[in-house]
Amino acid sequence: MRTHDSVSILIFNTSRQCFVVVKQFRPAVYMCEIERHQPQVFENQDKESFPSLENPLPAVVGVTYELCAGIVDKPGLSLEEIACEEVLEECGYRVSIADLRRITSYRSGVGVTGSRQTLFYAEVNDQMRTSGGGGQPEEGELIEVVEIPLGESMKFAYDETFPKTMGVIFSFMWFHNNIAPKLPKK
Ligand SMILES: Nc1nc(=O)c2ncn([C@@H]3O[C@H](COP(=O)(O)OP(=O)(O)O[C@H]4O[C@H](CO)[C@@H](O)[C@H](O)[C@H]4O)[C@@H](O)[C@H]3O)c2[nH]1
Ligand SMILES: [Mg+2]
Repeated sequence: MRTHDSVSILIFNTSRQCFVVVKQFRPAVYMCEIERHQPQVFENQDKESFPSLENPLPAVVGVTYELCAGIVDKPGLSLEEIACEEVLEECGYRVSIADLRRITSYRSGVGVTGSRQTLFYAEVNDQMRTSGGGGQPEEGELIEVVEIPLGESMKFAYDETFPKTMGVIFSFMWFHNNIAPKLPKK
């Protein structure tokens, strides 16, 4: 399978001392939950047809906590430019390239896609917020912006009842190792 590379951004709001992440419905996650709870749906299915769901699970089982992120699908735009666009579209904060710090990159999937994700860090404050974010509904996006207080963030990271991406867990740990020790004491 060939897919686009992507960027993701760890956003920390200094005014509110919280991380800004997104919640999104992911069809693939939803279908994994269907298979876990209703394995019969996938049995004896004609591979050409989509399994019909007689007792659909609530949509919330397909919603995950994620970093703000976007695919790299605009030739001519740098990773940094795409990252700034995603922060504005999805979370409503206006950041410039100078506000971004590159953390690292990694393979976002090695079994199926092999694509690479580059992770950035952006500090924001309430003055930089220009809208509520939410993504682009006309492109089928339905994004909820969520704030995770710094003091609760490591508990959140390891709490398996909040489904999330590895990027969230890794970047929160990176923050605690690299940024938190230098924060002004409040
Ligand atoms: N968001 C996120 N957080 C992580 O922690 C995280 N960790 C890994 N990933 C992977 O990064 C890739 C890109 O992320 P997005 O799906 O958020 O990309 P977008 O460009 O924002 O949106 C696209 O998908 C939308 C539907 O959701 C459409 O409507 C758009 O047209 C379309 O461009 C995906 O492969 C995802 O697996 C994360 N992605
Ligand atoms: Mg996105």
